[in-house]
Amino acid sequence: MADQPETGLPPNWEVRHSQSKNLPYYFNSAEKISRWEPPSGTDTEKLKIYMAKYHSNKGLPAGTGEERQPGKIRCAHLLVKHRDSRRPSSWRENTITRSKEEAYEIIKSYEARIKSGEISLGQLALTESDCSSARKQGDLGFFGRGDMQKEFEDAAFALREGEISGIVDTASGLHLIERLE
Ligand SMILES: O=C(O)CN(Cc1ccccc1)C(=O)c1nc(-c2ccccc2)[nH]c1C(=O)O
Repeated sequence: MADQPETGLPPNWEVRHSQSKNLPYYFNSAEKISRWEPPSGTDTEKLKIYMAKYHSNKGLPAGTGEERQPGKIRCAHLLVKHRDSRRPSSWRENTITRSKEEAYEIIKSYEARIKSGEISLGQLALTESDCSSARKQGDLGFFGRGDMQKEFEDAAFALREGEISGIVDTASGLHLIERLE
C-alpha cells in the first residue's frame, strides 16, 4: 500500500479548513469531492496526530477544557428501540417488535455492564445500538442546543465530560448518553 502522507489519509486526499463553519473537512483533489468525515482507509491514529499538530483550534489555550466550539458538546449514545419508537426499524433489525418494557430491561442491563466497567458504551454501541451511529461507536460528533430531541438535549447538556447519563426516553427509543467533549 502506497505510503500514506503524514495526514494518514489515502492518496489524493487532503485536510482543508472551512472558514464558514470553522471546521476541518476532507478534499479529494483527483475526484474534486469533499466530505466532513475522513474517508475509509484513513489511518486514524496518524490523522489524529496530524490534526493536533496542524489543525488544533486557534485561540483556545490548551487544557482549558473549553468546548471545541462555544455552546457545542460531543456525545456518544447507545439507542435501544421498541415497537412504539417513531421508526421501529434499524440496521440491526428490520422490524423491531420488542415492547418498551422489554427495551427498558435490555438497556438497564447495558447500563449496569457499562457502569461496572466491564465494557465501554462505545464498544457496546458497536453491536447493540439501534442507531446508525453504531458503526462509529455511537459517536454523534459535536452538536448544540436545538439540534437534538429536547429530552436528549437536556440530558446531554447536563453531563460533565466523561459522564454517562441514566436511561433517557425519546420518540426514537431509550438511550444511554456519554459526553465525550
Ligand atoms: O426518530 C425518527 O423518526 C427516526 N429516527 C431519526 C433518525 C433516523 C436516521 C438517522 C438519524 C436520525 C430514528 O429512529 C433515530 N433517532 C436517532 C437518534 C436520536 C437521538 C440522538 C441521536 C440519534 N437515531 C435514529 C436512527 O434510526 O438511527
